[in-house]
Amino acid sequence: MRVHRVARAATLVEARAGSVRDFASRPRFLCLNASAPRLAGRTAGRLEQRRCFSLSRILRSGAAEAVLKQAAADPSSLTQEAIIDNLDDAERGRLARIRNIGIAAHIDSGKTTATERVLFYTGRINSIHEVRGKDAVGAKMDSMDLEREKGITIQSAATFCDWVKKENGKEEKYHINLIDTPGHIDFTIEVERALRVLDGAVMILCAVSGVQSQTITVDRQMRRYNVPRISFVNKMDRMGANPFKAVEQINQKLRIAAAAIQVPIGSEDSFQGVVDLIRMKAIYNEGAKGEIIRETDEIPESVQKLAEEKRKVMIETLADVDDEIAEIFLDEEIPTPEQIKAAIRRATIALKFTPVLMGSALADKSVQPMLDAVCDYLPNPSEVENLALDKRREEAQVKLVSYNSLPFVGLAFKLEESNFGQLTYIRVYQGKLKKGMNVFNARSDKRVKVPRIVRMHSNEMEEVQEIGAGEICAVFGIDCSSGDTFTDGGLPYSMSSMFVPEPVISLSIKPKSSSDGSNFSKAMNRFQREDPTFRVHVEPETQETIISGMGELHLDIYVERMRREYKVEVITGQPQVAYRETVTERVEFDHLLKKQTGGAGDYARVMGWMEPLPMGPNGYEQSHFETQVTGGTISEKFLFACQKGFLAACEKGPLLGHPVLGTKMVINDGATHMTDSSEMAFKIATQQAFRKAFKEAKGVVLEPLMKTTVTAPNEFQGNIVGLLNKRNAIINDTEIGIEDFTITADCSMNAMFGFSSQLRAATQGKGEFGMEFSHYSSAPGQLQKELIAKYEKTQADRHKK
Ligand SMILES: Nc1nc2c(ncn2[C@@H]2O[C@H](COP(=O)(O)OP(=O)(O)OP(=O)(O)O)[C@@H](O)[C@H]2O)c(=O)[nH]1
Repeated sequence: MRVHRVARAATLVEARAGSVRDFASRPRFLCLNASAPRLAGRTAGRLEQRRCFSLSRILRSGAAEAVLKQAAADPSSLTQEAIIDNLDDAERGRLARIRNIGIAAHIDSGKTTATERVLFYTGRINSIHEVRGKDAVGAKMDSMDLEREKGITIQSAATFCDWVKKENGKEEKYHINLIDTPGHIDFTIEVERALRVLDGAVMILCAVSGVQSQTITVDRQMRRYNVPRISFVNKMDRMGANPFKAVEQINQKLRIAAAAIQVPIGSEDSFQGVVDLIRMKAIYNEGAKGEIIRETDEIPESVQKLAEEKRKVMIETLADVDDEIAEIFLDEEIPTPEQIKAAIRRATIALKFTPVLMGSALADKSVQPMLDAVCDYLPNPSEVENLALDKRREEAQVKLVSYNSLPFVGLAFKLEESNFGQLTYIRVYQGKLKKGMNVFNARSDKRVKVPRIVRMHSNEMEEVQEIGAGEICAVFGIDCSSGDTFTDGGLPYSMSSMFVPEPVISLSIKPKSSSDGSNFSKAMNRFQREDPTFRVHVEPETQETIISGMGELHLDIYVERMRREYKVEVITGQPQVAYRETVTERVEFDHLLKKQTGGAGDYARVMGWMEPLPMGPNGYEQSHFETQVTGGTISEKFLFACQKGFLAACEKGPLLGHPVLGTKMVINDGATHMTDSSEMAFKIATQQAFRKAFKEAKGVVLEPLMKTTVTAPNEFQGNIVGLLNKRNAIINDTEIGIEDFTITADCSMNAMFGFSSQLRAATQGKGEFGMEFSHYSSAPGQLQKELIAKYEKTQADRHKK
């Protein structure tokens, strides 16, 4: 009977694959039925009724794995919704209790301090150590010496814990994979890659400062990857703490509906706990480290009115984003706690709302309710849409389903060098990853064996035999790049990688002593592999090593790590802006390279045109080479050499020697000599044609423009506007709050050197700013002239020597 069912299931899947392709455009309706074409004319409602009927029987019959494997061969035959609807109870239960979350926020908001509490309350660590604490141990997640010394997070750190949520006398255990990310913009790639693979996030805000410049950046990143978030207003013990200001700012500045789901009991020094507005219960922390939670129905009189008022606001805000609550609200009824919780969950996962909780990590208050909220309101892996591209189907998008029985698909999102070799962090999107298993790298098509799998706990690791779908782990002994997709070899899937911003600043670097050369190269190789925003190249003429990155702090940290971890002292040059070059007009070219004076000569003629490429979604695209030669005037081999010449020319633009972006070169004709033509001749001819055409096509210097956000108390607004005007910044927006204001502007990177010290001076140290690469734009004419003149002079001096 069972064999029969499996066979039937397989036929059904095949039938659908063959004849129901037109149904693929309606992925919500699953139709595992050979008579599907007949059904095409029926109404959606009737299809919905039939939906999954055969599948659910098959899945429950124990033939699920066979069906799912078949389905995996043809993903259009099963939809994510259908598989999830039909998961067996054990699998559904497992997924429902997994949370992959990140903690992201502005610098110094308390991410690491809060994570330390989370680890302590979940039993992962036995004692709490503070960031820059007196015991000199440092927080668990800041494992690097440099992090502990500076009190900042530089690398994101992954850990996991189990949280037992208690509600109405019932206990439920959740498995949480957690990534603590750095706050500083220079390490933004760490946030970027964490958010790429996480299902939800906790956005921490400071109760005094509210939404800060980096909160805005983190918000943008969360939107980029559609990451739902809960918000936690930390530092409620600080003087001037005002969680409602933070709530208002989330609504106004981040433009996402937000409402407090708690109100504080007491404030500043006398902050004691919170009132849960959903269940109307007061929550206090007791015990030496706040480990005991005491809940009571007795809400202190002093906060009773506030709690009622804010509960109303919470319901009203929810009514704006959730239809069910809207209906209850319009009927002038009061939703039950269960209805409110369900609505918060729906709206949060739909990215329409963020519930705001509050507490003080340092004072050990109200962190546990935040953990409950992670379980209650952030999605489990099966509630998040994760897509891959199917190479068989012209890169059509397919949904991945966190089901253990499906073939394995995972994404390597972070690489780290460890004492035991390269450690690759992998998010398993579907299927299981097992020790000893062979996996395929979708980019390189190479097969590798997985020798060791570990779960990371900051810098410690715990060996495991296998990792289930929807989880995060790290593996040893896999050679790959950040962003590579791995599969079990059966599925030609690849996942889109994360957004890697262009470096904006560079400096020359060399070891002080030549005997350190080998360690210097080792360090450079490692840093480059680990961090896609850190780039290294050698200037061919000067043989200088140039490093580029996201900001001065970013490069400083690598210089410091070189000294500490590789014992290499280095000499660095002045930081330089990472300029780019491009053309602005279309020009045609006809270039002949001819040297035929005795002996073997050189001959190559290339003809075609050069033109600006249209702008892409992120601005200037990478330059592009095309051949449209007909009639074989230039052979394939020589055209390949032309392409090489083009790429070499793009690496080193004619104006400043910086890379060329947004330029297309087309070769459509030319000529070859029987004996004197060579690959080298065509390569050089293309380079020469490129340089000539580039000037005629009105080549320009591009400079990086930075999205800059400055926040300071209102009294300094005039000073800041003055400072920004002096730097020719384009002010896009000014928001004036009760106490402070935020200006968003586009500034050139060049004009922003030294801005931090001037800002400090102009605001008595109270102003702060964040800067993020926005796009490249033509540099002002005068600056271009100066830069080109300087470059030409150094080139001329070099030739004289
Ligand atoms: N008063 C008060 N101080 C806090 C609280 N939480 C954290 N801090 C302090 O704020 C400072 C920054 O805390 P961290 O936990 O390092 O902040 P972070 O957000 O991880 O910092 P980065 O990763 O460097 O961006 C430390 O000195 C903490 O002791 C809190 O609830 N109340």
